[in-house]
Amino acid sequence: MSQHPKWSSSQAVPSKRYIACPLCDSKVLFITLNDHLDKCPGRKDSNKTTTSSHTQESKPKASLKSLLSGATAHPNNKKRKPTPEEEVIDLDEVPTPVVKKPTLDMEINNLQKTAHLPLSEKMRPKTLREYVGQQHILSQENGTLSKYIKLGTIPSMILWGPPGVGKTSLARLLTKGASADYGDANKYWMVETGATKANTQELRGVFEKSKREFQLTKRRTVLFIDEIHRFNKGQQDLLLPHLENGDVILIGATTENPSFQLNNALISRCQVFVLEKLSVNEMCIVLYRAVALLNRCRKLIWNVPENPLQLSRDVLEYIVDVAVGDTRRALNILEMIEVSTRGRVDTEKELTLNIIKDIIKKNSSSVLNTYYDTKGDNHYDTISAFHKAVRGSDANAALYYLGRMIQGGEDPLYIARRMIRMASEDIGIRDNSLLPLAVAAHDTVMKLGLPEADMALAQCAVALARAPKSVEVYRAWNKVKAMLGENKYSLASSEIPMHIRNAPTRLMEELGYSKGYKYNPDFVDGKVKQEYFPEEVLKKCPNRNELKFLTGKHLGKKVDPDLKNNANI
Ligand SMILES: Nc1ncnc2c1ncn2[C@@H]1O[C@H](COP(=O)(O)OP(=O)(O)OP(=O)(O)O)[C@@H](O)[C@H]1O
Ligand SMILES: [Zn+2]
Repeated sequence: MSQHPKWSSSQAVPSKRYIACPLCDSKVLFITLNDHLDKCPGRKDSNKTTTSSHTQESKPKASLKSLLSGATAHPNNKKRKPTPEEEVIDLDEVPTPVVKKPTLDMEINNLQKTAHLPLSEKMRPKTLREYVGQQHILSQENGTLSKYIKLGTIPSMILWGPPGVGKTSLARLLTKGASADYGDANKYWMVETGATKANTQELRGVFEKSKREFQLTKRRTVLFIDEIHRFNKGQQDLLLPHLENGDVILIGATTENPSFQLNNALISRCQVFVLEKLSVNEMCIVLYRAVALLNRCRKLIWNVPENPLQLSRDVLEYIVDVAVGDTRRALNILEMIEVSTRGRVDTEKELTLNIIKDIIKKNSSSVLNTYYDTKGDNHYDTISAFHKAVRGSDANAALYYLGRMIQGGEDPLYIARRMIRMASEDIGIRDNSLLPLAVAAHDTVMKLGLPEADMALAQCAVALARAPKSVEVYRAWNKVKAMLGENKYSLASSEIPMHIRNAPTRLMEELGYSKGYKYNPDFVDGKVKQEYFPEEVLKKCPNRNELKFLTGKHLGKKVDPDLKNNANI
């Protein structure tokens, strides 16, 4: 996880640009335009076109967007009231600040200032243009997020994606982008924290501060919470009222499926955006840029100008491979390669794939570990695949997934607990010995731990996979629960029949408890005619079969057409 300073506001770069005030035409520093407008001499005789929004409570100052579009984009429209469409800013027509080309001194200075940071920090995208990938939410045509940015607003949201896809970076860019790039400078400011750090007191502090901030500067607070899935219920509840009344805008980052980890009330107040792993190509783009930066450093501050880093596409793809989709990890590997080759004097300039493989092998055994995130989705996906392999009686696949989980550092007790569940859910009464076997495997893990207990897990997994399957009880049980849940035929509320109630006291006996009960063991083969369901249920239930939860069938009746096609294989 990225390291964030405890409470740091993301620094929106103030634009040093001057623009002409749309009311009085005097030159005003872009970022002070709002303040100027409050005092602007042109305000009294201003036409309604540009200052109509002054009167709105929610926008006490002229909307910079409508001002800009009125003043610069539609010079001919000055006399008439702009249509609502015109008030929405057109990105292409916003004058972008003229960025002066940095001088060499400035560049050296900048490189030195950030020299202590890890490469991944140095490479953190500073504008949305530098942000790679996630076109499904960021594309100009139909990306939902880019639409918000164009409107200059940020909804409360959850960013869900694997580590290192750029959740933190995106949150910062959104805050910056929605305020600085396209209109009102400093419309938002961001407070960053992590779920493990933010206790109740600190959160309260943020809410207080955000209120004050809004009163004083009209800036809205974006509260970024990393690893929001670690928030407990109390913390989550604390957020709700403040999201509702707009005190703060929440951007939560999570590597885990929010629907499992966050409560519904919170999710329903947020938009959930899924960030996808960067493609190989996208990762290579990030790496190319990083190589370029490293070479500038070699040339300008590390004094190895004659030795630029040269990596072929093959090498970059290899790095991407090893980093399995985590951009930060890829950049760390690249940094390690850079460090270990900086002083290299060699006739061969280009680092071949074999050299790179060697460097990675020597420098870090950990980067070569299988990619398995015991906290993230991977964990759910793999255990689910494992369960399905067992259910499908594919013992080999079951072993494979088991191995992958254990090698990836999954908690063996978690696996054992899941196998106990499988024993009753999937094998059920078809082989009652598997439930105790699974419990025994769990016990073994408790007693021996890993690695010694791994065989017990493997043995149990194979036994479960090979066992005959039955879901008769599983289905029946679900049906009972569902019918009780609906109180169908008064199943949940009906009176328990008197004859099968217990009568521990004389009074109860006199009241009729247990009256007429036939004690089965007194009868031949224990057989008697006796009703066990409540009377009310029997009256309401039109068909006695409805109460036959158990079908007597272990499995379903469907035939997989693919089976026939594959019969000869
Ligand atoms: N889409 C991207 N475009 C460019 N660089 C990226 C992108 N995603 C990640 N990076 C690089 O990876 C680094 C880590 O990204 P970031 O911290 O935003 O990821 P994250 O999803 O928040 O990860 P984590 O959950 O591990 O904190 C960034 O500093 C940046 O250098
Ligand atoms: Zn003015």
